Amino acid sequence: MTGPATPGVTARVPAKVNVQLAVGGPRPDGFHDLANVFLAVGLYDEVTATEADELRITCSGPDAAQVPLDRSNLAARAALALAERHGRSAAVHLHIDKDIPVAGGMAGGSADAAGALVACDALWDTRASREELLEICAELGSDVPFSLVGGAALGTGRGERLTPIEVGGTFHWVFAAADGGLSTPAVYCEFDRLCAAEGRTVPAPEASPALLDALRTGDPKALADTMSNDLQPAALSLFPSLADTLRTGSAAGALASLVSGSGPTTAYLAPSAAAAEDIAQTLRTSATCRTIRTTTAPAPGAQLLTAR
Ligand SMILES: C[C@](O)(CO)[C@H](O)COP(=O)(O)OP(=O)(O)OC[C@H]1O[C@@H](n2ccc(N)nc2=O)[C@H](O)[C@@H]1O
Ligand SMILES: Nc1ncnc2c1ncn2[C@@H]1O[C@H](COP(=O)(O)OP(=O)(O)OP(=O)(O)O)[C@@H](O)[C@H]1O
Repeated sequence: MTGPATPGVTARVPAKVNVQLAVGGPRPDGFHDLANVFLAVGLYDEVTATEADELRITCSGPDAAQVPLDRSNLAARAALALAERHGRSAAVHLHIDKDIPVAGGMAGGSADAAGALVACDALWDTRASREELLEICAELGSDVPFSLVGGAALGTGRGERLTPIEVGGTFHWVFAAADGGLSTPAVYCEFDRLCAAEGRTVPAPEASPALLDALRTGDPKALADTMSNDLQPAALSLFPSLADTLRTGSAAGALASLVSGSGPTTAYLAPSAAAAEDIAQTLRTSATCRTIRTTTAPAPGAQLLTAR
């Protein structure tokens, strides 16, 4: 006889934009040291964990066809890592309701990993400490710890060592998902190639004090004046049409336009919610983008929507 179906547990996790991404030279382990100023934005994936006979992943949403449903999925890897540490089976059905563009430089896979951890921890009652969850996150990927904590934070090391940053206001953003994706390692490789080709010595990455001040005071103009992304030239070199999209957003009133992380999503900081809608409308009619979204930041990190 089977008992009543156990209700699932859902976690909601935000996307991110990097308002500063300062990249150092390549490390012996293949990563790059960063001064990575993360800002969580209000586009979310939801991960629902339900008891099952075996580990199973399903996905819905506009980009679902591009998401792997095997054990390479970051959400599956997160569930396996938590189960292994607690000596239990990872038999769980994880459903990902995906709103964050796939391979867009907005940490969508990382969000799903953080969401799966929080949801499985609640479903299995493993009661992992925050420190343990952060440790598993860092093992899964450089962006995953930030997906767990959200808000704003400076990531050092390969981006996994986080210091929270205070944010003194709400920022209005437009995001344009490009038609296609970029591989994160390929963009870092192109960064190295461009630095070598230009004979540039890459300085140790450092967070900009003026940018941190702009976040603290919540001043969009000051943030626009100080934002930077060292991966942008590499992303533009691999995806040249992004330059036109960036120009269109700037001409439509964005205070600043930049590639989000490793791209190819582009991000536009707007002076107000109304200006964000205007920029979005212009991008919709004049640029070749897959989808255009407006939202605000900062957003909270991984959160349970349904308690058991
Ligand atoms: C571009 C960013 O999204 C900015 O936040 C991140 O740096 C990328 O973070 P992520 O997607 O979580 O990346 P990981 O899964 O940790 O690493 C994927 C690959 O990206 C490159 N990588 C990543 C992070 C880093 N600090 N240096 C790197 O060179 C490496 O080739 C690595 O093998
Ligand atoms: N849960 C997942 N969601 C999306 N992609 C996943 C997931 N798990 C694994 N992947 C794989 O990871 C690749 C990168 O996807 P993702 O959406 O995380 O990129 P991204 O947002 O550019 O990452 P980041 O900004 O952290 O560098 C995809 O092409 C896909 O093959």
